[in-house]
Amino acid sequence: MRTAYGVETVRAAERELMARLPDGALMQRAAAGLAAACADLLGRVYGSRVVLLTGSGDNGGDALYAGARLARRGAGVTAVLLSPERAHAGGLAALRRAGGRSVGVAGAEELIERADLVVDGIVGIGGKGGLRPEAVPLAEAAERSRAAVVAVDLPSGVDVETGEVRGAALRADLTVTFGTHKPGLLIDPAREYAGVVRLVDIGLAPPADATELEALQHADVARLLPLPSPETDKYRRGVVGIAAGSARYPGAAVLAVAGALRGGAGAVRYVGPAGDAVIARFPETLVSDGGPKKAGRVQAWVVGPGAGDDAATVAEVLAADVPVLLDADGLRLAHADAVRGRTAPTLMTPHAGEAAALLGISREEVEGARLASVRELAGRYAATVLLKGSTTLVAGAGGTGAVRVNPTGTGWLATAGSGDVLSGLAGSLLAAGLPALDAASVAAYLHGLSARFAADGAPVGAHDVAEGIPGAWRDVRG
Ligand SMILES: NC(=O)C1=CN([C@@H]2O[C@H](COP(=O)(O)OP(=O)(O)OC[C@H]3O[C@@H](n4cnc5c(N)ncnc54)[C@H](OP(=O)(O)O)[C@@H]3O)[C@@H](O)[C@H]2O)[C@@H](O)CC1
Ligand SMILES: Nc1ncnc2c1ncn2[C@@H]1O[C@H](COP(=O)(O)OP(=O)(O)O)[C@@H](O)[C@H]1O
Repeated sequence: MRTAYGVETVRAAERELMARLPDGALMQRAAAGLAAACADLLGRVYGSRVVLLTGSGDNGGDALYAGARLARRGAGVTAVLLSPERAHAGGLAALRRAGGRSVGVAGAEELIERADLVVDGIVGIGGKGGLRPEAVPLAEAAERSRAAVVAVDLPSGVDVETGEVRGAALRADLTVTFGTHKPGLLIDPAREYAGVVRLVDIGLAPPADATELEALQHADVARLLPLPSPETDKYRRGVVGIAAGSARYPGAAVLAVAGALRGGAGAVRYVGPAGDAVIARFPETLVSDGGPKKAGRVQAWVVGPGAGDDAATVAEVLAADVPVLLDADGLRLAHADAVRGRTAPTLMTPHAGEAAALLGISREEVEGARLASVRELAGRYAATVLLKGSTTLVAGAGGTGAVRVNPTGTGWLATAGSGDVLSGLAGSLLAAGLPALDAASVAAYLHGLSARFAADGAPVGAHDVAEGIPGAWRDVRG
């Protein structure tokens, strides 16, 4: 499991470690890791032109000590000091001893444009607000420049705790972060500013119960996948009910069933007006004519994809005492009290637009503040919430615990109907007995992986994503 921690937790772990180490040792570990990453990126250090954008805190100190290491290997290193009188004294002295020089911001843009490497040490976890005005032209010059940009700990200007970006921020090709990931490095829009993230181990050990974000890895998903035991039967594996599709959108039903069939449940029941389309494509589906109550036993329901205005079906499903996944029209038609009053788990899977409608804010606000939005929804509805989009997040019911961030997402998923596939897949995992947080995060993981494999660099449709799911399972199981 990859984990990320908030600033207070990181600082507490840092204090604890520093108390056991000689003065400055931690910064030296950080600077050594940073210099090694810069050297890798440069290829040839000797003769290269390196510019350090240096703020007034320890983040600038890291940049200066790393610059000293590069200068000792023959790089021409210039530190641009944003607050010359408050620059890290030890770091600046080390840089000068190694043959580096320092300048103020006047003329810095030209230096940046001619550099091979720009190191962003303006602010790290101590940054407040976005970039200050004097740093904005430097960020713009770095973007214009052909230099590689390496951010120290995190790109300056992004909100380390939330991934929000308000105003200008440095855009990095590589972020070298110390001790642990931070939430902002894993959540868009900040994640995009970070580029590739490289974690340098400096010996920090934050407590597990303070985890802010978790990202499942292959091994975690492999442990959670529901596998059939030798004595299993289709009912023990779980039966998932799909109430989806309409005369207008029969395809949503077909795609949700497609996802469900690949999710590990023993059987898929379908209720709704698209039975003929479903059976034509997937003859193994158990199609029933009545509503959800008459469909026979199910261990989890999926309701909503392409369902139109059928509020009665949504209410009927919500009254069932089994896990329920609410998606698309189901989110719009569900009564908030009916969701909150449920005793069995509820999983809601909105995209940003649907989340915005539920929260009464704009889509842009949700996209700019994904972490706060997913926690808020999970709190308001007492439900597990999977917020879809460029960074898919899953918050457990109540919204207070660690939020799961999906690491396999890809822009190729942004294609009509792929959300329907996800809902069926997650519903199937619920029916197989996974807790809602695991069902949602495993589904998002397999869904993203499947899209990556199916796309392989070229566009795909939602049905390709569904068909790629078995390949994603096999890859995860190794
Ligand atoms: N934690 C760890 O494990 C380790 C941490 N290490 C490193 O230390 C970093 C944290 O250092 P830090 O605490 O000194 O804070 P930092 O990010 O340099 O910024 C604070 C300074 O910036 C200023 N400032 C504030 N906002 C600003 C803005 N928007 N724009 C411009 N300036 C702004 C503010 O001054 P102000 O002007 O507000 O008085 C203050 O002086 C961390 O990210 C990592 O790189 C490693 O060396 C070792 C292991
Ligand atoms: N930029 C993106 N990067 C990664 N995944 C994305 C992106 N945009 C959309 N997705 C994913 O694509 C799927 C789209 O779902 P949804 O919006 O419900 O579409 P539909 O209703 O057409 O099925 C979701 O799984 C979402 O997370």
